[in-house]
Amino acid sequence: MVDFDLVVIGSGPAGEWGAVQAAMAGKRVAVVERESVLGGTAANTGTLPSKTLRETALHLSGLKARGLYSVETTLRHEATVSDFLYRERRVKGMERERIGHNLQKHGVQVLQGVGSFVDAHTVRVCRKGAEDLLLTGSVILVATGSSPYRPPLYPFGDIRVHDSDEVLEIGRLPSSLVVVGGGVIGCEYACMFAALGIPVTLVEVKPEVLPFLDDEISALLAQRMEALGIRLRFGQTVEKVDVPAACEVPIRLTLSSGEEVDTDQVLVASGRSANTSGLGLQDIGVKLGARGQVEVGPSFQTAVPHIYAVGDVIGFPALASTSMDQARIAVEHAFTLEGPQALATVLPYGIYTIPEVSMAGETEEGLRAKRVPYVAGRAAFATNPRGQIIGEMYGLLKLLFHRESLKLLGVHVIGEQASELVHVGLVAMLTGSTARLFIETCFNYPTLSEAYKAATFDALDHLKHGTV
Ligand SMILES: Cc1cc2nc3c(=O)[nH]c(=O)nc-3n(C[C@H](O)[C@H](O)[C@H](O)COP(=O)(O)OP(=O)(O)OC[C@H]3O[C@@H](n4cnc5c(N)ncnc54)[C@H](O)[C@@H]3O)c2cc1C
Ligand SMILES: NC(=O)c1ccc[n+]([C@@H]2O[C@H](COP(=O)([O-])OP(=O)(O)OC[C@H]3O[C@@H](n4cnc5c(N)ncnc54)[C@H](O)[C@@H]3O)[C@@H](O)[C@H]2O)c1
Repeated sequence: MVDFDLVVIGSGPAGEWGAVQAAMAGKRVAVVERESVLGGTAANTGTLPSKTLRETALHLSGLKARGLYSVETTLRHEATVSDFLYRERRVKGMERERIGHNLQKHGVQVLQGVGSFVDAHTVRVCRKGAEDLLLTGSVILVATGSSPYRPPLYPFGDIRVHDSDEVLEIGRLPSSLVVVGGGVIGCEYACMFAALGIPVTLVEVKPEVLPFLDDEISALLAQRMEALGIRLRFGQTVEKVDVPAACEVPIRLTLSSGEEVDTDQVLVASGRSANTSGLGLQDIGVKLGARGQVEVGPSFQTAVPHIYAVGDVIGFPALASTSMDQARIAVEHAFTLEGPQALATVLPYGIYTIPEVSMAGETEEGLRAKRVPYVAGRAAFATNPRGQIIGEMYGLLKLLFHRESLKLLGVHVIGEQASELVHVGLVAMLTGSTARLFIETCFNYPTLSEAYKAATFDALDHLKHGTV
């Protein structure tokens, strides 16, 4: 039996940040990780790999240069799987190393094995080829993340049928691809493969992509996805899947509309499930929700006060960014430290489709539903000098201000650097700033950030003319 102040189960962004935060406060900390590598979904199968593949796809396809220098606009060369995965493997490796160093530097003990609860203070670490270890913790942080949901309709054993983990192990690039699910994962991968020149069909049961976005931005994204060659099939599901034994014979999917789609490969991205099975949480009084996610209170405390849960295992918003912050807050609360005890009041979303999309704060639809008077201001990247230079012809920055106080209520960006640009607006919202901030700020020239000023003037113009 080994005693710790904090035992963390899981080494993804939530686990790493929780462990380091406690260690920095002088606590004795252990991290239990079932995989042979550190970093969870963010480092190994999700965030960083997919973002690296996006850059690779843009590079290999020459897409960024299209229309700029009247050069060849098709794929630079026939991309192979090893071209495609080369950089992804390197970035992944470097991130695992960074996490290992970070934990070591802070004196966190890392134990490889599957963690589960023996009782409310004891975690068993089941190790391959070694005896089980028992760890006790005054506080326990469950940061076990999530895994792709696998609908029973699909034969995942087949090498041509993937979930978002397996797609990173593809043996060859598909000659055509159907992506099932138009959530963030589905849209990001659909864009990546389409950028490589692969015919992609996206099947989504809802009538649009990413309904949490401002409607105008969601519609613009759908347009740009179609322009990339993606065939969008909204309001439909897959009803039948025929996977022939012979790899050269296409897979046939029958959609709810009756349409039959033949495809080389299929990527299923229709949601994720919390990694709670086998942890023994319910036996010690921790409550789980309908989809297996751990139920927590405002400081990420479960029904058992010294057990906290953070990150994907608690469900929405299930982002690497928010998972890290949740862990920080849980540790602050558990050890009554002096740092901030609540998440930021406005959280950003960065979606790495092609083009990139990002938002923070309210959407037009949200403001209308809440009957908040607002005025919108828009700046098209095509009219921004930096946008012209880099050939960004379709990007848009949209700002939503309160119509009376002119406080910034929402920022929406589609186009190059969207997930970076959003931070200007995010910080403005967190500091309660108004339109005045963007008028007074001197932005570098030429930059896309300057679009904040143009969008603000556009909003003021609408106010003057009584339009929205
Ligand atoms: C394709 C994809 C792209 C994404 N892109 C983004 C993005 O661009 N931006 C963003 O913010 N988020 C993104 N996400 C989401 C992000 O990856 C997750 O929100 C984040 O990884 C959650 O962190 P976590 O620490 O809660 O869980 P995870 O990263 O899943 O880590 C959990 C860890 O716990 C371990 N574990 C589980 N059970 C046990 C056990 N019993 N014992 C020991 N160890 C255990 C797992 O092996 C894993 O290492 C993406 C996700 C996917 C799938
Ligand atoms: N850039 C980012 O921040 C980023 C990137 C990727 C993933 N993530 C995180 O990963 C999580 C999971 O992503 P996801 O895309 O798998 O799940 P999701 O729940 O966001 O999206 C799944 C989509 O599949 C659709 N769907 C479900 N069943 C279907 C069916 N039978 N046929 C057709 N469509 C169907 C749903 O309507 C939904 O739009 C998200 O919560 C997200 O936060 C974040």
